[in-house]
Amino acid sequence: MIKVEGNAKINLTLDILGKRPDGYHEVAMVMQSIGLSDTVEMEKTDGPIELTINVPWLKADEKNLAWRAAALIKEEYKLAGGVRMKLTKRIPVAAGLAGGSTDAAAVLRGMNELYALELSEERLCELGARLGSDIPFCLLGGTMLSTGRGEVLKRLPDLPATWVVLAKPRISVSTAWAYQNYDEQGAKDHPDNERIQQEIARGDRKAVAGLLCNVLESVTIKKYDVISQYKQMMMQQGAMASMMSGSGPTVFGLAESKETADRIATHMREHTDAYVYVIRTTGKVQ
Ligand SMILES: C[C@](O)(CO)[C@H](O)COP(=O)(O)OP(=O)(O)OC[C@H]1O[C@@H](n2ccc(N)nc2=O)[C@H](O)[C@@H]1O
Ligand SMILES: Nc1ncnc2c1ncn2[C@@H]1O[C@H](COP(=O)(O)OP(=O)(O)OP(=O)(O)O)[C@@H](O)[C@H]1O
Repeated sequence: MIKVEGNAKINLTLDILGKRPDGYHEVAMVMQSIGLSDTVEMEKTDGPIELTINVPWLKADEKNLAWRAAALIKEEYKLAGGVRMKLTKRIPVAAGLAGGSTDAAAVLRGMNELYALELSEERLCELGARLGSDIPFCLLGGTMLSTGRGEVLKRLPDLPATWVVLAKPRISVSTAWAYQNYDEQGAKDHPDNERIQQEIARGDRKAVAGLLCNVLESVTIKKYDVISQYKQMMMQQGAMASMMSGSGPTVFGLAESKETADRIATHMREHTDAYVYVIRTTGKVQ
């Protein structure tokens, strides 16, 4: 039996550059791994793929990304055997934190190890990209510039470990819905991805915080004003910056110290019904 962990992500920036012939959007975004993880326990079997999840309402069937990742490897490498997987989810679902992608990435790594396939990171990323745009990033982790439909990655220096408060409102947002609505609405502000890369290279957290920008934020806020309320609350409690991650609805705040992060979290727990987490940014997958 092996145990594989996968970290969630936040977007420090998210820009949309245009629509692609395949219907996806051309993006340019700075992605950051965070220390909030799901765990998959995996065991080789002679039988089919089996999956159990600690979240009863999340279907553990062939549509689940963990299952699909195992099935892809089984099919691609004509494996006779199967795998028994026990998925422990801590990353909230449909939250903008790449939860499903994290699980798929963990299972791809796990299958590679269990079946001694010796697949390179490039190959794993190529397989991962077939299942979802965020999966290659989840395989590699750290701080990266992500372009194409999200699968073209450039490694950036790891952001110095930074305290992050997450507040996930009790709503779910569909990624496809957010992208679709962006087409009608557009965005006033766009991130400066060149400058944020320079500040990341200098390791200047405060300057990085000043450059957070996500073009999907106004789209999701239009439907769910609670996101702008959470942002304001985090800023009032001393966050360096606060923004929505991915297509939302999770709002994160960057804090200069653990004390500030804890203060923001306590305030959010007392004044909202959000799920609140205090974690740190993490480096690349070892
Ligand atoms: C919002 C982000 O999480 C930001 O990191 C990602 O861009 C989304 O990544 P993901 O969840 O892995 O997305 P996928 O599973 O590949 O696509 C879900 C849906 O989002 C839309 N989509 C996604 C990525 C992209 N570059 N353009 C899109 O238009 C498409 O409608 C697609 O059907
Ligand atoms: N292992 C999984 N964990 C969570 N959701 C999954 C999983 N497999 C499939 N799904 C489906 O994917 C949908 C999106 O969930 P997920 O948690 O990946 O969203 P997300 O964090 O917003 O993703 P992203 O940030 O990549 O857009 C869910 O509604 C769920 O039905």
